[in-house]
Amino acid sequence: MGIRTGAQFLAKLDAMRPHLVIDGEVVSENLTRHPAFRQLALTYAKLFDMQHDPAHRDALTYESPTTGDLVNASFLVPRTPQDLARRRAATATWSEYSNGFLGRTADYMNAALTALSTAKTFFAQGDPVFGERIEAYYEFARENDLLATHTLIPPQVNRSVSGSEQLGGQLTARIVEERADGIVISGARMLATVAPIADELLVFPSTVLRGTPEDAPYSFAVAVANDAPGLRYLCRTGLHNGGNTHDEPLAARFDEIDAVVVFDEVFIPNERIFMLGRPELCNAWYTDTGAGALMTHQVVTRTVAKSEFYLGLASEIAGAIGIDGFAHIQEDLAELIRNVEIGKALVVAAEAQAAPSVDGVLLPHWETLNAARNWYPKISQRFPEIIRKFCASGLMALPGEADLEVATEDIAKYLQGKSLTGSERIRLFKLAYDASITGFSGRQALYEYFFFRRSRAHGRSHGEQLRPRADVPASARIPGPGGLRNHRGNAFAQDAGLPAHPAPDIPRARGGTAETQIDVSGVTMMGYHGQSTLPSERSV
Ligand SMILES: Cc1cc2nc3c(=O)[nH]c(=O)nc-3n(C[C@H](O)[C@H](O)[C@H](O)COP(=O)(O)OP(=O)(O)OC[C@H]3O[C@@H](n4cnc5c(N)ncnc54)[C@H](O)[C@@H]3O)c2cc1C
Repeated sequence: MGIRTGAQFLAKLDAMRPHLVIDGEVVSENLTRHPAFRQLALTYAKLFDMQHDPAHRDALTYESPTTGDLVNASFLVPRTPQDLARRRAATATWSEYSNGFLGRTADYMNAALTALSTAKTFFAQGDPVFGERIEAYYEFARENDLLATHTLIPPQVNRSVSGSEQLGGQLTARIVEERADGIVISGARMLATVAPIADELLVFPSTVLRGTPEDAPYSFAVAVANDAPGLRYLCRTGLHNGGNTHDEPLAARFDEIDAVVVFDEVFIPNERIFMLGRPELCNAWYTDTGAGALMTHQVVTRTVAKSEFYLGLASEIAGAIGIDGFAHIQEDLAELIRNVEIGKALVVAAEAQAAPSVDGVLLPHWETLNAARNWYPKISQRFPEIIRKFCASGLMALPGEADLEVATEDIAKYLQGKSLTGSERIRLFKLAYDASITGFSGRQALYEYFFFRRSRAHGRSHGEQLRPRADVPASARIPGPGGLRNHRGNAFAQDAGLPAHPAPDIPRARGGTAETQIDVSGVTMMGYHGQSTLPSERSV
C-alpha cells in the first residue's frame, strides 16, 4: 500500500475501537468526530496528505525496496551521507509545517523502528528471532504507513524506589503470564503522547533494569494495536479551548494529547514480542541498536524548526511595535539567532561525522547529537520568556476575531502597530500569546524539557537510597515522600480540597522514609559517550 492519504488515516481511526477516557467520558468510536480529538486528527491527516502533494512528495517519500510503492522517507535505512540528508529533509518538511510544535509525527518512532530493524548483531546476542520479528514489524509499519506512539517510564507513584519496586512490583507494566503463543501484560506506564490518534503503541524498555531474576517480568519490548482488548488510555484534558485558528493559532491545530497507559491483561502475540527476559539487552536497547541516534537526529532537526519559529516571531513583534532598536531587545534576538545556528550546526556536524554501525548502517555521530539533546531542553525554556518580555501587556490587549466586526474602528485605531494594521497586529499577538503564556505553550515547554530525558529515579539500583547531592545546600532540600505524606501532606490535601487520607481500598505504594532527601537540583541528563557510571544515564 505505501503512503496513506489523510482520508485513509481518518477512516482507519474511525474504525478503531480504543478505550479512551477523557473529561468524564469513555470514547471508543468515531474519534474524528469527537471535539477532544478532531482537530489533532485533522492536523495529522494533513501530514499524510503532504506525502502525496507534488510540492513535498520527493522530500517525504522514497520507493519501498520490497514493493516499489512510495513509503515515508523516515523508513529509509541510511547507508550513505545522502541518505542521512534525505532523512533530515523529510523531518524538516513535516517540522516546518508545524513549526516544530508536533513532537510525535510518525517519523519519530519510524526512526527507532528503522534502526532496530537493522540491528542484527544486537539481536543475535539474545535470540535472532527477535531481530527477524522487528524487521517484519518495521516492514508492516512502513508498508501500511502507520502512526505509532510509545510508552517508556513507570508510573510516578514513588520515585524513591525503582518502578519495579512500586507496590511490590504490582504497578508498573509487567508480564503476568507467559503462554505458548504470547505474553500477557498488566500494570501501567506513565505517558504516551498522541496515543488517542495513533495506530500502534510501542512498549519499549523503560527503565534500567538490574539484571536480577526479579526484573525478568519488566524486561520486554513489544508492539500492540491501539485498540487491543484491555488497553486503556487516561487522557489529559485538551489544551485547545475550542477557539478557531485566529484566536488559538497553535492549540487549535497542534495539541498532541498525552495519556496514561493502563494494561489490563493485554495479550501480546509472539510475533509482536521483540525482546523478552534479557534485562542487559533491554538496557542497551537504544544505545546499541542505533535507535537513539536516529531518533535524536529526528528530534534535533525538528527543534531547529521550532527555534526558527521563535526567532521569526520575536523579530516580527520587535518590528511591529518599534522595539527593535533597543539594545536589550537586540541582545535577545541575537540569542535566538545563535540558538538557531547552533542547532543547525549540530545536526550537520552529526551527519558529517557519521560512521557505519556493525551492521553497516550509517549512524549520525552520537556524541554531537547527545550534546544537542542535552542543550536544547534548557535553552528552549527561554523562548516563551523572550516572547513575553517583547510583548508585555500587548499579550493582554487582545480582542478575539469576533470583535473585529464589532469594534472595527477602535481596533484599527488603537491596536495598530508601527508596521501593522490593528487586525494584523492582533493576529501576530495571538500567535505570541499561544506560544508564550497559554496552557498549550506551557505544555510545550514541559515537553521540550522532559520528553527525551530520564530521571535517575527510573533506573536506580535495587535498595539504593537517594542521597542529597553535596553541592545542594540543605536549605534547598525538601522532605521526601515519607516526610511530605506524614508531616505536611494532610494540610496540603485539605487546602486543595482533597481527601486527607488515602481511600482505604486502594493499595498504597511503600518505599522511601521520612528521612529520605530528594535532590531538587534537576533531572539527570543522558551520559556522555557511554562513560556514565550509572547505567540509567545511558537510556533514552
Ligand atoms: C509533555 C510530555 C510528553 C511526554 N510524552 C511521553 C511519551 O510519549 N512516551 C513516554 O514514554 N514518555 C513521555 N514523557 C515522559 C518523559 O519521558 C518523562 O517526563 C521523563 O523521563 C522524566 O520522568 P518523569 O516525568 O516521570 O519525572 P520524575 O522522574 O518523576 O521526576 C520528577 C522530578 O523529580 C526529580 N527526580 C526524580 N528522581 C530523581 C532522582 N533520583 N534524583 C534527582 N532528582 C530526581 C526530577 O528531576 C524531576 O524534577 C513525556 C513527558 C512530557 C512532559
